[in-house]
Amino acid sequence: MLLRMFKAYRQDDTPFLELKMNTTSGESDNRAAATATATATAAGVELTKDKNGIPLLLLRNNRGASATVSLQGGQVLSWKTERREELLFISNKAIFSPPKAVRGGIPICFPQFGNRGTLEQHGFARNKIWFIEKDPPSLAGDFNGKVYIDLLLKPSEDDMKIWPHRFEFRLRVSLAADGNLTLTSRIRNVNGKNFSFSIAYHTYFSVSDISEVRVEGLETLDYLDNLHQKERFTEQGDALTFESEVDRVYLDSSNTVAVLDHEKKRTFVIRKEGLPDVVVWNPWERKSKSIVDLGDEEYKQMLCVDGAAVEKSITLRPGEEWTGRLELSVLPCS
Ligand SMILES: O=P(O)(O)OC[C@H]1O[C@@H](O)[C@H](O)[C@@H](O)[C@@H]1O
Repeated sequence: MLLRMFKAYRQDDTPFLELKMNTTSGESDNRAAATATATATAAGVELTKDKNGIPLLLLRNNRGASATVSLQGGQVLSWKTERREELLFISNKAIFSPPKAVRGGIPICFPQFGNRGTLEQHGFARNKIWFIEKDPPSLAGDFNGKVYIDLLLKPSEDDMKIWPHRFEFRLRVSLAADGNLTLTSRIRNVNGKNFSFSIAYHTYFSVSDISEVRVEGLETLDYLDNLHQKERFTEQGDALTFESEVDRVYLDSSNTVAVLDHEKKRTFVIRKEGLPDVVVWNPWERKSKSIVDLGDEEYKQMLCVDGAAVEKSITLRPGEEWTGRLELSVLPCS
């Protein structure tokens, strides 16, 4: 059994979180169940555990908005407004059993999206234990007044057997004073040779009723339709609405996309950088019935709209780093 120590720091460099982590089968096995105890916590970040003992980090701003991030998969599991309203969908049938990703929240698809490659569906990152990074390299951007946590994923020796590329994947999850949630990813090639990857923030938005929802910002774009052998089509001029299964990758979208929910009178605004594509997924009735960790009727309450880089994979030369950012906000609408 290994004992690992992690410390996280506030912006003024004072430590706020100290974590002792026992991994039951060693650092080389990212599938290890992990347990952690916080010896100190700071304003804004609390450490809890899920029922499998996996550490969960709770970010809370001073108005009471919050987000929960699991070290399992680096997955955001919850994002709540200051009125404690949950903005992300989590299935009532979600299975909290590592290494499987939880159905809902924001799983990260890396280094592969879907079945577009030889790896497991959506790549392995969402099935790994991530670590809190003690002292991450400085990150450009304004993090003043934001509560944030830095996670790190590196490949284990087992991962190297299926994807032989050494990388460092840094994820900063930050919650701003206005409640906006930002995920910033930095992926560095620490290999001796080039590698290429795809990535998607597989964001499950909680919606009132899928039939009442529309997506704006994808009009006239080309998309690859996963329901038609990834064939390329062109979206018509209208906002996207839903009346059957949708599984598409919209290409080269603008950096802002909106999900309007009339019944809930709210609009999600997705701002993205470094992520040219947008995946839109709703399994609808028939497919939902074949997904064990999704209720038969739950497709009505969810919509995945992902900032992604899928069609053109990203290639990094040795020593190079890529940065991608997704910022989510929610606005009232009439
Ligand atoms: O069940 P998973 O592996 O989480 O994938 C869910 C869906 O994710 C979507 O992004 C894919 O386009 C779908 O094809 C897939 O079914």
